[in-house]
Amino acid sequence: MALLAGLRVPARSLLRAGARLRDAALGRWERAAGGGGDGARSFGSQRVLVEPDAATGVAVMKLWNPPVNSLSLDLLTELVISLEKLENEKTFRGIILTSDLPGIFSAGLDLTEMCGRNPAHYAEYWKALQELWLRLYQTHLVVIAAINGASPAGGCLLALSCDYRVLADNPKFIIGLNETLLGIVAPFWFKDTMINTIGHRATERALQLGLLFRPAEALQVGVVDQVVPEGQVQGAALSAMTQWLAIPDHARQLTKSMMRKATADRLLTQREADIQNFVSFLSRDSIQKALQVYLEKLRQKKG
Ligand SMILES: CC/C=C\CCC/C=C/C(=O)SCCNC(=O)CCNC(=O)[C@H](O)C(C)(C)COP(=O)(O)OP(=O)(O)OC[C@H]1O[C@@H](n2cnc3c(N)ncnc32)[C@H](O)[C@@H]1OP(=O)(O)O
Repeated sequence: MALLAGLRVPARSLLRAGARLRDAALGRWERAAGGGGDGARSFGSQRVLVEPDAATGVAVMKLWNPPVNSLSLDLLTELVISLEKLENEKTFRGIILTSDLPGIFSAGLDLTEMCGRNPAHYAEYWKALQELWLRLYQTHLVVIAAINGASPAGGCLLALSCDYRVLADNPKFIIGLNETLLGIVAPFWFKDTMINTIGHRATERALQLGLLFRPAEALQVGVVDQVVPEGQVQGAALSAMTQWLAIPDHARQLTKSMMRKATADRLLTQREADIQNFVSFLSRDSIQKALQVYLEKLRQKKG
């Protein structure tokens, strides 16, 4: 089983992880004290900070689930709630989805939710992931991913579910559906989301090999739409948003629905079977063992 070791920065240490947490916590505190946007109040939950700008109708949604923004059950739930809240506000037409953690967009599904738990927990977790994807993929709002860090597996799915992707140019910021590297299989709706973005052949290659693309490759294959220098990601995402918001809402929204409905319906019509499939897959001893080994390797690489 391969680990992502070849793509990592050398000599990462506990100190760096500590610094990341401290900086992230400090930044969060400062924003909470200062408010956001053009005077509109920031809102959010413990793991999702939303900075709405009523003047532009755009809200910046920031993930904050240290250490790596893994998609825990709590984060999934809070994301759905924040998204729903913005959808219900007539003022808002667009969201910039980004991370509040330096160097990480999202590490994907939370492996601790998938290891050593009971079947009822796996079912609840998978349902929450389905819920987030169905909402994000079909939202009438324009969603632009400002990808400011590594984005493997479920992190890549999150980005692929947006309307447009801007990635910061840093070789450590890998993106892709790497499930096969963990000995697991990307579900059909992950695969469909990628096919809809980069086409069948490129997806087949990416999925079978568990490819994690660096920025230039990600741009070339079409996993992202734009690569910009680090520090310019949010600005570039906002510029792109201007173009998307220049289109009349009804025409753009109906077009989005026309393009995405069949893919979403495919999951909707077999949601329960998809949950059962996930639960029985995860309940296999061999899969549990593979995930445990992978998690252990992740934990040990610091030593
Ligand atoms: C029928 C269908 C069946 C199944 C379908 C399932 C589909 C699955 C989709 C997924 O998303 S699975 C998750 C895949 N994710 C990964 O492979 C990413 C793993 N993580 C990394 O590669 C790196 O952590 C990183 C994101 C590149 C960040 O590297 P960095 O060096 O900055 O951090 P570090 O590796 O030291 O990790 C810090 C800390 O976080 C823990 N960690 C990392 N990723 C996860 C995760 N996905 N879930 C839970 N925990 C994670 C890691 O173990 C460290 O923990 P520690 O501090 O306790 O040691």
